[in-house]
Amino acid sequence: MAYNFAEELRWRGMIHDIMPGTEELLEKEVVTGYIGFDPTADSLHIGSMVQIILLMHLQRAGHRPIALVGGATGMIGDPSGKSDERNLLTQDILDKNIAGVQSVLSRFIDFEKGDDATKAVLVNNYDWMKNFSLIDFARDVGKHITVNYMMAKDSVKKRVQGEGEGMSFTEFTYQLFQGYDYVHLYENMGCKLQIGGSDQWGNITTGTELVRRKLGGKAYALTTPLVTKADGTKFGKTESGNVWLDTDKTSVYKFFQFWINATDEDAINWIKIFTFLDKETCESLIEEHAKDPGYRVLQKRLAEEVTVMVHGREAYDTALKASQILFSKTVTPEQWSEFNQETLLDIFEGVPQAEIAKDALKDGVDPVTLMADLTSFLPSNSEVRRALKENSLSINKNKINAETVITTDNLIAENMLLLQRGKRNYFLVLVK
Ligand SMILES: N[C@@H](Cc1ccc(O)cc1)C(=O)O
Repeated sequence: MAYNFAEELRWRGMIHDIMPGTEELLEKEVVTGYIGFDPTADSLHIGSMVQIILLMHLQRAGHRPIALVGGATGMIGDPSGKSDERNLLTQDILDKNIAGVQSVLSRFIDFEKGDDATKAVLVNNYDWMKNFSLIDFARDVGKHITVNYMMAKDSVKKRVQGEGEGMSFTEFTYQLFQGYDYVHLYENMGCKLQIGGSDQWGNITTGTELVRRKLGGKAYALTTPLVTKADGTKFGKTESGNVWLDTDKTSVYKFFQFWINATDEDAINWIKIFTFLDKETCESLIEEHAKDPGYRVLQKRLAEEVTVMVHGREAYDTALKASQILFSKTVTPEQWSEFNQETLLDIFEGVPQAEIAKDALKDGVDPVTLMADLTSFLPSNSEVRRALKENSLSINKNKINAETVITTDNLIAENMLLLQRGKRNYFLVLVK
């Protein structure tokens, strides 16, 4: 075995609950283990990254990972950790989501490579649920579990005793669907371990219970703690919403920013959870960080490791350079040419903007016209002149003077100009 899976997860702080015997099993044999992902959105966000990383650890440790996409369970809706009944997703949306989730998973886990014993497998529970008749399901699955047992689960108890709207029969049955998946994978693929976030313990143990009662078998469970932030706010969210693993939803720059902005406390935990750096490396980084927190060595390494893993080295390099632009005194045209419009809009998010016509630059304009007439960067012509005298105006991070003529040759990312007064006062001109 390449390394001890449970031991590895333990020092990384990634075990919340583990069923007795699981560790021994992992030491004894090559274990097939699975994690399920419901297609509730057309991509996965960084909240799901822990589970993806677990599948990767499982494989690196010499075991066989199964990634399950919940084509069937996605049609039902998991009540775990939810205080309210959710709307059903339409088939169109589900199809789109399933494709999105599968494509994200395939970016991290190679379902083609490896010897048969440890080759990763991608399955969709719709394949074995679609022809299950209601009568068969009631007889073959429902009969093995009492309603009393199902009611005792947190996900159900809260909704039945709570003040809310109660719970539909649909969501109540969810644990049987997930439980049956485990039975199916146990029987057909020799799967003996299910992993999930801590909110999945109830569903997973319904599965191990079904395996026991229906097949007389022994199946195991392991859950991970929910990733938290030291300040109590929800992990994985920024003001602009979820941090997704797809660039069309969250740009590489914003993704990088999320990690680089981690607090010291969070970075200490996250470096162990979200990177594959070994124990010694993590510990020495934490030590180095403690000596000079201002240098943010932990955040820098965390952002590098995670961004490279998710988006590749090249995209990371660009994001890093982009994040340095705000702090650089001058930026050459060659340097600007590395960034596209999207990245520049990300870097300068929140900076006031104006649109001007390309024609206006055809014969060149002087700073006063550009900054006070064509745009409202500065309030008046005299203000522009005063700023010019102070030598505090720049365009694209290069100082200008009263004689400067601005033409279309000055455009960066094809249609932008970055106006600046002093250090921090920016204005973005979009030339159409
Ligand atoms: N219920 C899990 C997803 C899942 C679906 C089917 C399974 O068999 C296992 C897990 C979740 O919401 O995260």
